[in-house]
Formats: sequence, structure tokens, C-alpha cells
Amino acid sequence: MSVVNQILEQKLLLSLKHALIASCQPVDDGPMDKVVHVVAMALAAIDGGAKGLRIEGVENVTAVAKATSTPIVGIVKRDLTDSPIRITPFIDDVKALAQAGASIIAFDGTDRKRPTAMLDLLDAIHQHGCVAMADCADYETGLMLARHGCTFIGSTMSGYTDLNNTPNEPDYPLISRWVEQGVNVIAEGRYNSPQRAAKAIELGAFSVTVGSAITRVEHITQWFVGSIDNVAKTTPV
Ligand SMILES: CC(=O)N[C@H](C=O)[C@@H](O)[C@H](O)[C@H](O)COP(=O)(O)O
Repeated sequence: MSVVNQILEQKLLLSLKHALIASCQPVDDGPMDKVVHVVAMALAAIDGGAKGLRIEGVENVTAVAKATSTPIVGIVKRDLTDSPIRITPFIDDVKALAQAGASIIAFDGTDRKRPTAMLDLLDAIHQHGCVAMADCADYETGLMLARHGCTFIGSTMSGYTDLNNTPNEPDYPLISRWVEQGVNVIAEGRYNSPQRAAKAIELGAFSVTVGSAITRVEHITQWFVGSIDNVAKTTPV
């Protein structure tokens, strides 16, 4: 890692410690899936106290970086035909996110069939002057990436490598195991309430990323509707 990278890393380690990172990713192709809404969500989240933003897509990252100096975790999501990897699969994605203004670039950190080796993505992120975050699903791969110089390890993909078996709760044990090893853990994935986010910090997480519960209106609405429907079924008229 270059000296410039090390300075950026230190800056981010100071500003994101025990912070909330708001993931501003609207439901794909929904009414909120427009650059102008992503920027508005990001600015509103900052007003609410978020110290970092997770933004998908080069166009969105460019617009949000113009609107605020709050650190951005940039990602590109792609649906590939020959690989299950979705988050920042290519070196060109890294380059475009760095140019767009992301200071942290996150990539899929799961050991699955992939177009670009994880360590090559990590190296490219550093070459482009950014700090790296790996979106992991398991303990060993996260630890391996941390030992290779990946600054942040996220639990992002835990529960999402087999979409038929996604649990309701966040993966708290995974956070604890990485924390025991001194990893800078970003708790991410199903931290859908203030209590869950606080528990991650209690367990030693470095910071917490919250997405759906803050920025996906459709999901939040469905949670309420589902909950009302469950009770309504058994409530006499
Ligand atoms: C698995 C995957 O692709 N996760 C994505 C990663 O960017 C997003 O869809 C999530 O919203 C984000 O991780 C935050 O999680 P939650 O929305 O549960 O707070």
C-alpha cells in the first residue's frame, strides 16, 4: 500500500469508527431508482448522522461525490451469466468507481467461481488510490483477505450465497469471530433495527452498514403490511 493509501486509510479509520454507513441502494427499477433520489437519500442520511455512504453504480457515485464529501463505499453490481459474483467483479469497475469519487471500494469476497481473482481486485483498489472492503460470507475468506491488507471486512454476503436459506437474523457469530482476530469488521446484512446495529457495535464491529431499513421504501412498507396482515388474519371482525 502506498503512503497516499495509508494516509487515506488512517483518515477513514478515524472517521468511520463506530459509525453508521447508510447504504443508499433503491429497489432495482423501482420508483426510487433514479440518480436524483439516490443523492437525496444520501444527503438525508447524512442529516440523520450517517458518517459513510454505500452507493451502487458509477453514475450514482459520481453524483453523490459531487454533492458531499462524506466517504463513499462504491460498488458496481452486475448480473453475470457465467458467475454468481455480483459486487464489483471487474478491474474496470474498480477503475471507474475510483474515478467517480469512491474512497472505499467494496468487492465480493466469497470463494466462488469468479471472473477476477480477489487478490487482483484488492491490488487494483490500492493501485487506484482507494481503500478496500471485502463483502464476505465466511470466516476463513474474510480473515485471509484481512491478512492480505484488505482494510475492512464486511459480513455483507453472509446468508446470500444460497438464496433459499437466508436467515432472518444478522450473522452475529461471524462478527465476533473476526473481531477476536483484530479485523476491522463492517457489520452488514439484515441490521434492520437500531437494536441490531447497536448489538454489532457491542460485539466489537468497527462500524455498521444499514441499507433496506433506511432506504428501501418498498421493503419497509412490506414489513409493516406483512405484520399487520398476520395479526389481521386471527383478529375477529
Ligand atoms: C447481498 C447483497 O447483495 N447486499 C447488497 C450489497 O450491497 C445490498 O443489497 C444490501 O442492501 C446491503 O448489503 C445492506 O444490507 P441490508 O439491506 O440488509 O441492510
